[in-house]
Amino acid sequence: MASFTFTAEVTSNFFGLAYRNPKPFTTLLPLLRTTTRRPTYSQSLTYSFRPRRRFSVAATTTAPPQSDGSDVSTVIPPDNRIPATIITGFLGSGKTTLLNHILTAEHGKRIAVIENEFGEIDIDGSLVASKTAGAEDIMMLNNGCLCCTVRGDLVRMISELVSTKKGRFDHIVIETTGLANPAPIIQTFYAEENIFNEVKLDGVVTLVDAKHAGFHLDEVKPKGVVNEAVEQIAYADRIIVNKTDLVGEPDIASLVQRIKKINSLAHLKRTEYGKVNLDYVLGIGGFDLERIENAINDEGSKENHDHSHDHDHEHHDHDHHHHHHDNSHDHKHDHHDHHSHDHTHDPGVSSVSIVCEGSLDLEKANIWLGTLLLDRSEDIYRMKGLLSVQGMDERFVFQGVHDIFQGSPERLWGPDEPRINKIVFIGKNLDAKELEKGFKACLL
Ligand SMILES: Nc1nc2c(ncn2[C@@H]2O[C@H](COP(=O)(O)OP(=O)(O)OP(=O)(O)O)[C@@H](O)[C@H]2O)c(=O)[nH]1
Repeated sequence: MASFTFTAEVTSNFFGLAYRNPKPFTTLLPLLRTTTRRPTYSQSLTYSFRPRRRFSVAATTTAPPQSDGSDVSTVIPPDNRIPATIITGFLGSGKTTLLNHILTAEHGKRIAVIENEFGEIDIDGSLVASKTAGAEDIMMLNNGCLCCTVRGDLVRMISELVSTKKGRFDHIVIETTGLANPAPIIQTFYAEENIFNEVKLDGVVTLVDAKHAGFHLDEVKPKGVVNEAVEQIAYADRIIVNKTDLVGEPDIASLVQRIKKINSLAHLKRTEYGKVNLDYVLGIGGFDLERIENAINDEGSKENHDHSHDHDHEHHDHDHHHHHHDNSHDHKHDHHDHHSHDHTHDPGVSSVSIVCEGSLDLEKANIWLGTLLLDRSEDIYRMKGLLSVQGMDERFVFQGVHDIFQGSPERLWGPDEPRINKIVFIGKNLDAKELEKGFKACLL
């Protein structure tokens, strides 16, 4: 049968890649097979989560021996790599202002900065440097745009930082040019073995200019050309709607709605002059498998700000089986939207989440996710998920950026814990119904 051959090919491809490129807890076979569900590297590494009393009963009968008396164990090994944060955002949105705030705030962290500015390199560099007490190093990338021409330079700079200054800084912050698409920068952290082993991507922080973002989001690009403003929002773990002093509340509210439809996973804050608590932007674990559950459970429900009037906008939908945050399918908010009355401008980037109780057939789920990654990885910007797989005692967590996929069994399911699967996709031209149908076909 043709489909079977294709399936086998998909599976062996993933196996082959995973074998040739053995990165810690990275697997390109979307879900591990039951027979190999504990990867070898992790057999001696048992990482304890912070105790979660809710599930403490889980360990009594079926759990492997506990290493330290903590109540829950998982197979995700500890991660001592140096965290790196990407600060992105459109021209003039406040990236340098935020960076200065980070560098001058009291946080005890020693921060190495990599800057990539288009054009006004020296001006920006001295601006940061003059206000800097805490920055261990500022490196400039000045050969052009980070996303296309100087990825090699980024790799070299990070490698140099690590090889010459390791132990002298605690965090790397990369400020991108306003026109950069963050994807290639994110991918650098996975594509380069040397970097992957030493540095972990902590998060993508996207600054949004409250006054001008609407225009940038509306901008029509030639076919095939990305709208950077949309992309920067789509990849974000944290969104900072900055310059709120320059616009009125209704405009901010409609912008926030628009952003949430593009990216329902990111936390969002409104600021003036990038003034945020440092723990909002540093140490956020946006790509950590251990934090998947928080990220997907928070989804759509949080805006960390002081304006309480906006909290209920996304809560009208209590049917947790299926959300689709997509302009083109949702005209409820049109009357708020002062910027775009014409939805042909819709960039088609949206968030889709699937929430469903039950257990997955491993084979089917592998084929579904594997095929999705092969066919649609260009359109799927980010995804996060927590799955219940038949025959697997642990919850399976995963996250992905385009064709990069990391998945691992996490802690054990509790005996009375409902087996609820949840996946969130952020991407282009996502068909929520089709995705949900594909997913449900994998359930037993
Ligand atoms: N009114 C107002 N101005 C701000 C705010 N935040 C930043 N600015 C100003 O906006 C201008 C641009 O800020 P930057 O921090 O340089 O922005 P950027 O994103 O680094 O800009 P590029 O490097 O050109 O991409 C500066 O003059 C800032 O002082 C804010 O919240 N309100």
